[in-house]
Amino acid sequence: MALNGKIAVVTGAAMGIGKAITEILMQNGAKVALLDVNKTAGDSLKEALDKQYGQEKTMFLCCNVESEEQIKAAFQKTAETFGKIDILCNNAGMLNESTWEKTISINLVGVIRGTYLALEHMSKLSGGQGGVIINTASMAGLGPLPSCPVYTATKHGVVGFTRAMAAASTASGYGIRFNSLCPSFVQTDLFTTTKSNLGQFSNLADMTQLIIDKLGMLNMSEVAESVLELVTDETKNGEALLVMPKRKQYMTFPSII
Ligand SMILES: NC(=O)c1ccc[n+]([C@@H]2O[C@H](COP(=O)([O-])OP(=O)(O)OC[C@H]3O[C@@H](n4cnc5c(N)ncnc54)[C@H](O)[C@@H]3O)[C@@H](O)[C@H]2O)c1
Ligand SMILES: CC/C=C\C[C@H](O)/C=C/C=C\C=C\C=C\[C@@H](O)[C@@H](O)C/C=C\CCC(=O)O
Repeated sequence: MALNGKIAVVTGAAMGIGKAITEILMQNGAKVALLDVNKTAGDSLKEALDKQYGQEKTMFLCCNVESEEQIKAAFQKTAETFGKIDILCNNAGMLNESTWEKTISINLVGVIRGTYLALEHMSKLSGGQGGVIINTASMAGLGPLPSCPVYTATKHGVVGFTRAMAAASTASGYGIRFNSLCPSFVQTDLFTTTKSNLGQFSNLADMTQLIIDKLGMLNMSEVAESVLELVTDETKNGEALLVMPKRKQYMTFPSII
């Protein structure tokens, strides 16, 4: 899928991995609707992108993925302004084992909500043109991080949901590809605040540091390049792409029937 003329929606677009996703999609010709709960960061990024690409290439919509009403309105505004939605990156996320219900609400429920609302605009069964949905999971969606079991659960849920939606899409004819992005550690605000967000598991901070020391840190461009691959390679559907420093791997899963 070449990206010239394509319309993308990125949640959690204002900072970190979402900002990197936004930038690589724009570098490759897409227009992007930036959705983020952080208005200050969103406005600031929009201003910077306007200078680099022109005002007509992006729109920033302040939006909380926990709100059905706000996501629905943001998708509607995007479709009205840009004419369609071809690409959705459900990227917004947080990590806080103390406020674990909120972590579930954003990381998993928010991904499900965004996916279902996007179907109304993207699915060929509802008059859409199809496209691709990339859900940001994590390496913690493929194996447990003992210091953050709820975060781990949300990311395992994102991987499972995405694989199931890929199969549903193929079986039903949505015309939409679904893939999970599973990065290891990336230097972002989420990563920086992790150690203060482990709650009852803060005693495992040192163990987590051992894992970080073992795996190393990804740079943002490696993550963004992997997203571009999942978006543009039309053979990719139902994939979970593990991205680690200096290597990446499409995961295989045991068939259980
Ligand atoms: N940083 C890592 O090590 C790492 C590794 C693997 C996966 N991830 C995942 O990548 C995604 C992005 O994380 P990041 O590291 O870039 O974090 P980040 O904190 O730098 O950026 C997250 C962005 O999402 C926004 N956001 C948070 N809650 C929101 C909500 N309810 N509605 C809308 N926007 C919201 C924030 O304002 C922020 O702009 C998350 O899903 C995270 O779990 C991060
Ligand atoms: C602390 C969480 C910070 C950021 C969360 C973000 O999503 C990044 C996750 C990055 C890596 C996750 C790694 C998960 C690894 C598991 O598969 C498991 O292998 C870790 C358990 C033990 C590893 C220790 C060892 O193998 O020696």
